[in-house]
Amino acid sequence: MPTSAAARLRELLARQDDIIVCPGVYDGLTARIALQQGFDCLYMTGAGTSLSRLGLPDLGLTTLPEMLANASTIASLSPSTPLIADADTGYGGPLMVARTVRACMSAGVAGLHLEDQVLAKRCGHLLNKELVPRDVYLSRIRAAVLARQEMRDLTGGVSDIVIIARTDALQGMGFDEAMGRLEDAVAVGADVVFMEGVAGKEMGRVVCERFRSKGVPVLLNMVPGGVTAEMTLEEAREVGFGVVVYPGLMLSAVYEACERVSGELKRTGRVEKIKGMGPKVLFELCGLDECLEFDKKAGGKGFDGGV
Ligand SMILES: C[C@](O)(C(=O)O)[C@H](CC(=O)O)C(=O)O
Repeated sequence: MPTSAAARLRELLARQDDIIVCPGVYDGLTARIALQQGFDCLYMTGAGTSLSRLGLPDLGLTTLPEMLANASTIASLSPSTPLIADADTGYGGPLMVARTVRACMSAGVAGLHLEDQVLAKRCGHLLNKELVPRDVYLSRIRAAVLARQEMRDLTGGVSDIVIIARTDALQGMGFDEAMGRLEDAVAVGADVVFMEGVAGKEMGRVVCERFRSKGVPVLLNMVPGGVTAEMTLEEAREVGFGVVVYPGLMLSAVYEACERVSGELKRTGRVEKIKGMGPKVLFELCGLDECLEFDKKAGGKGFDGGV
């Protein structure tokens, strides 16, 4: 039987000696660019979704329909490549979290993370985050686990998703509360833990040792310029992290490049050619040849003369 993306993600997570590297993507084009590079797994950033789809900051403004549309577009491009999606707070109470999980599973998302901020959340690297009580957080994780079980039962085990418990408690409540929340989340069925803003390698080591001994992989959120201590991939692997996501990777590159070329056009009235690129290069990156082949196979004649 072909492996689903979630099953593939579980396989990757089971490799104790390796780390899964996930570039943060936020739309079809950035996903295609990462896929072309041959990454094993992609990460859909919520901040990037908010910035690119809404043009607004990561302040709890994106809702399920927007996040889901983005995740399902990205997941559809390479169904065998796992996509981990940011699912923020799950967007409501237990019923809403369950709806989020079912929708992500149906869209082919391989893993998602749920956090313990209030619904009016903010990026984990901003100050003064407000958190829900631990029991409310656990009801979110429990709802996710129950919804997954329902979907597994309905599909004879075909449908699956990796549930990643994120806590933002470190910043305002301290390390022990953050650890307690993650331990409880695992006790109710979370598969992977994610402590936002790990302050350094030593802290990372304590988290990884505690969870890896229970067979639970730990995710590292690498946000240069944010509150997480910067670590190279080698260091993250050595500390014991099982997954590392780079949410801002494409965003910063795109911002830098777009600011440069638009500034150049505004100032000088012209733009140096970038890589001598015409539109066809981008269409090819995004499956032009496959589209033409498919159309022909189906009996279409529209592209017989070429494009
Ligand atoms: C991981 C994250 O939730 C995201 O939206 O990608 C953000 C990252 C960011 O804002 O760069 C977060 O850490 O809260």
